[in-house]
Amino acid sequence: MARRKLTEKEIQTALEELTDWAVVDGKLHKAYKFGSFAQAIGWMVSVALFADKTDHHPEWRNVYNRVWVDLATHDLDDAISELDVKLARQMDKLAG
Ligand SMILES: C[C@H](O)[C@H](O)[C@H]1CNC2=NC(N)=NC(=O)C2=N1
Repeated sequence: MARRKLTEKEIQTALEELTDWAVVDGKLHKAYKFGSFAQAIGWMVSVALFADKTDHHPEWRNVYNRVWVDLATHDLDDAISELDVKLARQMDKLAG
């Protein structure tokens, strides 16, 4: 199903339902901190499998036990779509 750019109001509603996410440079952004490097990598692997299954992938940077995430829909010229909100929700679920 073709996705569409979410409205500002839809994004604000999504942010209220998510934990510690914000819009930074037009993308959904969150900074995660895990107990160890191994926990950070384990989480990234679990997210990667979900991302591949749903064909929607994060932009992220890992330094030791921290992972910075930016989510946007490249097919919509990096607008935020429901796919990004869904991935953010799954990332929080997998982070425990
Ligand atoms: C052909 C296209 O690249 C694929 O459908 C997927 C791959 N993963 C993707 N990930 C993200 N974040 N945005 C996309 O538009 C996207 N497209």
